[in-house]
Amino acid sequence: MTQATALAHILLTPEEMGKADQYAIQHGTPGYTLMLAAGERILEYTLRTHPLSKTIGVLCGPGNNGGDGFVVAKRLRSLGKKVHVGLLGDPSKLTGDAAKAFSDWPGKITPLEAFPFDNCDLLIDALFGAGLSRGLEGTAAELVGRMNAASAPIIAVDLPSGLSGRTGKAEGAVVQATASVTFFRKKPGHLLLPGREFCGDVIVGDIGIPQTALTQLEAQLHENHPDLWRAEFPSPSLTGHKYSKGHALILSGSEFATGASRLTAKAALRTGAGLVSLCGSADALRIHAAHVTAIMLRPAETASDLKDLLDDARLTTLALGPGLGTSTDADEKLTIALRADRRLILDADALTLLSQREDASFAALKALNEPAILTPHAGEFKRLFGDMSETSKVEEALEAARQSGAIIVYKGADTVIAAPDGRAVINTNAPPCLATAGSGDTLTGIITGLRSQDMPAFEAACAGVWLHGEAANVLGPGLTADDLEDGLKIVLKKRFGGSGET
Ligand SMILES: NC(=O)C1=CN([C@@H]2O[C@H](COP(=O)(O)OP(=O)(O)OC[C@H]3O[C@@H](n4cnc5c(N)ncnc54)[C@H](OP(=O)(O)O)[C@@H]3O)[C@@H](O)[C@H]2O)[C@@H](O)CC1
Ligand SMILES: Nc1ncnc2c1ncn2[C@@H]1O[C@H](COP(=O)(O)OP(=O)(O)O)[C@@H](O)[C@H]1O
Ligand SMILES: [K+]
Repeated sequence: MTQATALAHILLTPEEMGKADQYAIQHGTPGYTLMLAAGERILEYTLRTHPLSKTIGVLCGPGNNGGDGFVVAKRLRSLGKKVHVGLLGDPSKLTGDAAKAFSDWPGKITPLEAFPFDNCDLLIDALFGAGLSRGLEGTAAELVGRMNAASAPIIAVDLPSGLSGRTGKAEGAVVQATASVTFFRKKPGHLLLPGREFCGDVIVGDIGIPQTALTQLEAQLHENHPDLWRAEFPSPSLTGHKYSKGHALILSGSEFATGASRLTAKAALRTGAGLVSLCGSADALRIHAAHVTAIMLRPAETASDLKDLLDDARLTTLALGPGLGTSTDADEKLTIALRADRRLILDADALTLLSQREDASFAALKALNEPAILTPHAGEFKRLFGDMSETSKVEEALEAARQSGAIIVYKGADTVIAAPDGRAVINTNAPPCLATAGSGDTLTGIITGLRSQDMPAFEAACAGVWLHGEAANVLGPGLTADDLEDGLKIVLKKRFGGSGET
């Protein structure tokens, strides 16, 4: 993930953003110049989206976020808008660039008690941004409540006030924005839930911070995008054959639980695995036989049968969990899978089984030649790694990756993919219609298909999650997990079919 294009998708925590600001200042751009540029970006967005707004309320806070508010207020007034400015806090306590922006504001300050929310056709929230240090309460919370209750749309400066840019969480009141204009790069809080729901549209404005600030920061968190992994995405070669695209083995559930593993197998084949085999009891395979054609069936009643099957070194990639069950037999098969040292993708029941082991088999996972991929949803994550919800979902996933030595795909509407070496990605393209039975089984299959074609584990996980979201987007509401395979076909052809559309 070293391509220059990946730089566009970097996410910065507020702390890293502070360092980027400082970098720009040290390299010759005064802080006030950055603030003027920030104000200008908000102005541009405001005029573009609300050109007819005549009366605009700007609520400024005690720090530099408030400073941005004074700057945009002055510019709006110079364009003939009626602008009311409110200030939370004591003007005499403003310092630095915020104090300068305040003194440059040519109008008066409207007392908050008398602020004419009902007369404003647009509000600008410049109360708190990167410097939020605790949940909003008291006067600040009350003010946020009044802003949210007003009918005017709200444009948030940098972040909706009250929202943590690092975690996407709010410990107290938070502004419900129509849009958020942030600077240089998005912050994790714009994408993680519940933050994403408070931000509205997120616009990133250039305020003159040089790109070299990013190299200095060594930021390792990105928003998921094909630019991050396109170079590693499998591309068919003219001389290729099915064995060069890998043979994936999917463990089936029992006779009455075959559907999940079938979804996984079909998605793996559709994503380009050269061969896919389902393995399990004869009873289960008879059910599969009534549904699949291109997928092969390999009997393995017991763990020992599975071990024998895995003597075939061409079975490079192994997925287990969907529909597997949590019986002793399933647990024994998991043990064999961990010892077989294949490219492993563990989901669903395999994760539950891991969590029931004393050490969750992290030592076995760490001993693998190539990192396994674990795809827990929130419940499975907690069972495996305990409750770490004090931090952000990104920090939780990174800690889990470090503990297990595996790539973690922490699922949800804001799926986070994390690697033990500190890389992490937040996925944002998944529509709510993906919350349907079996869609996770399909995701496991997509990742399995990519792994079997030699895509490195972290990149395969990121690509798989993105393809999953995109497949759902082309289908839209009403999709079931069975349909995702069709969506996948469309996305693969359109985005990776050589037409250069990606
Ligand atoms: N740096 C730059 O060059 C540039 C920065 N830019 C802009 O600056 C913003 C960051 O500015 P910032 O660092 O001053 O923080 P900001 O969000 O205004 O809040 C800090 C103030 O709020 C207070 N406070 C915090 N939490 C509170 C709470 N719960 N309840 C009550 N008070 C609370 C806190 O007080 P304290 O925590 O010390 O008690 C302090 O007084 C950034 O988002 C962007 O918009 C752009 O202009 C581009 C150039
Ligand atoms: N509200 C949502 N918006 C977008 N994606 C979602 C949402 N809810 C779930 N998903 C995605 O759908 C999939 C569900 O997986 P999982 O919970 O394992 O379900 P199942 O076990 O039924 O397959 C995951 O990839 C998850 O990220
Ligand atoms: K704000």
